[in-house]
Amino acid sequence: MVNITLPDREERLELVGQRIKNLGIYFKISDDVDPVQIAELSKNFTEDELCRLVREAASWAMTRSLERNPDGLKVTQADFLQSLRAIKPRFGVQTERLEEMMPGGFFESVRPAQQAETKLNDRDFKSVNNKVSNFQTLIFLAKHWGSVQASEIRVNGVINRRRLLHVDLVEEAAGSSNGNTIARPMENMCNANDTEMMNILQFEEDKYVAELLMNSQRLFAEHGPVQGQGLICQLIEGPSKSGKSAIAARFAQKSNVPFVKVICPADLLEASVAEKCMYIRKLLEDACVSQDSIVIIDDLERLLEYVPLGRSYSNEVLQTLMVLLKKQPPRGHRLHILCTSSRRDVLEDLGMLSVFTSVIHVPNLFGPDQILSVAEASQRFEREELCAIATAIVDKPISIGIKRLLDLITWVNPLKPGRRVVKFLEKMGSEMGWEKPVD
Ligand SMILES: Nc1ncnc2c1ncn2[C@@H]1O[C@H](COP(=O)(O)OP(=O)(O)OP(=O)(O)O)[C@@H](O)[C@H]1O
Repeated sequence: MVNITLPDREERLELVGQRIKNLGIYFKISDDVDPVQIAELSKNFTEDELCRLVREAASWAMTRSLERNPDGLKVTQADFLQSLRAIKPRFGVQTERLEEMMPGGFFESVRPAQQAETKLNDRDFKSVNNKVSNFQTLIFLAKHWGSVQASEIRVNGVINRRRLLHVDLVEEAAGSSNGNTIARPMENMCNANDTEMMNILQFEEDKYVAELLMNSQRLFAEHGPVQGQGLICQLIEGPSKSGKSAIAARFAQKSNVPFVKVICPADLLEASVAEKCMYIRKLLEDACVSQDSIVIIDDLERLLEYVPLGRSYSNEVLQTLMVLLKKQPPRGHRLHILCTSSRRDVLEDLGMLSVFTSVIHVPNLFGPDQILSVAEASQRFEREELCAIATAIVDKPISIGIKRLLDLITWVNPLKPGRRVVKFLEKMGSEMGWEKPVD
């Protein structure tokens, strides 16, 4: 076990204050230097790192002064903030690594939040027109009505002032388009009920991240040896490319926990089994030094070196994980381990499921509304293109991982606007097994 204790806020304040005082012998210290803020922002810095922080602030000041003002060598708060950004504390957050786990960014409104889901009810729509069963698609079309072709879909109705949106959706007979009759009700709908529509559409947080954030407090309260402390170990599982790693990374970003590290099989490609086990052990020991830690173990089955052909795996890594994922951190500390995997069945066969406090399932995106949210959030399509996609996929069976969908969007992006939608729908069609490409 590593024998390191991290200075608490008071100790950091004293240490930084003392070092700034010493620095004052050689440098002018600006009045805006605020040791309290520095101590606040340097959570989980070791003593050595705090000393380095002060030294680096001085060197930032020197660089700045030499460049702009050779006379006034003054260390300012901005220099300290700059060096806080530059130093990567050993027991800190792997900020860049978390960003790398979300190369496509993070779209909060892809999956409806729990609260929004309970508010919404598409029963009424199904009864009005069972061809279109998707509530969000209707709202999307309503929002972008201006660019929907009159000959494709006619939405005719009003949102009532209570929560439900009442829309009659009819397909217009070919060649009988009548701009006025269609446009008026839609104008009413958009203008009169804009706020309400926005209320319905406002998904503040991704459903899974919100659930993780909410549950983490509760789980620590229920499962820790002392209330609010101890270990929780969660599995985020789901089909390949459904967005599991991004959800874990986003949760870690939002949790404000000062220690966040990621164990990823790609970092251990060259390592022997013994080195791998040592690495996992050391990282989890480091996590126990911090009072509050998150460790993400990405692609668990790959870390276990699982090979479907012959169903082989590394027993040493499995045994190491089985022991370490159950090991409580020291008294007063909290450790949250998040594992991601697309092979829950394998973990079950290996008897690993029992180590998890809870399991969170991340499914594929299904339904046109989720496809449209991603397509819209990706900012790769024009408004008209989005409407064309909306009308084309409205009654198609859909199930696709968000990562795969973003890959398709990126793939068609360089094409000319006219070709882009056709190609995108073609790709979606072959991916999803639609009978023939959508026109
Ligand atoms: N709301 C969201 N939820 C999940 N992923 C999102 C979201 N918004 C955008 N993304 C992007 O979708 C992609 C999800 O990929 P990610 O690697 O997390 O999938 P995965 O299920 O872990 O894949 P694999 O099965 O290959 O390990 C990332 O590029 C991420 O930036």
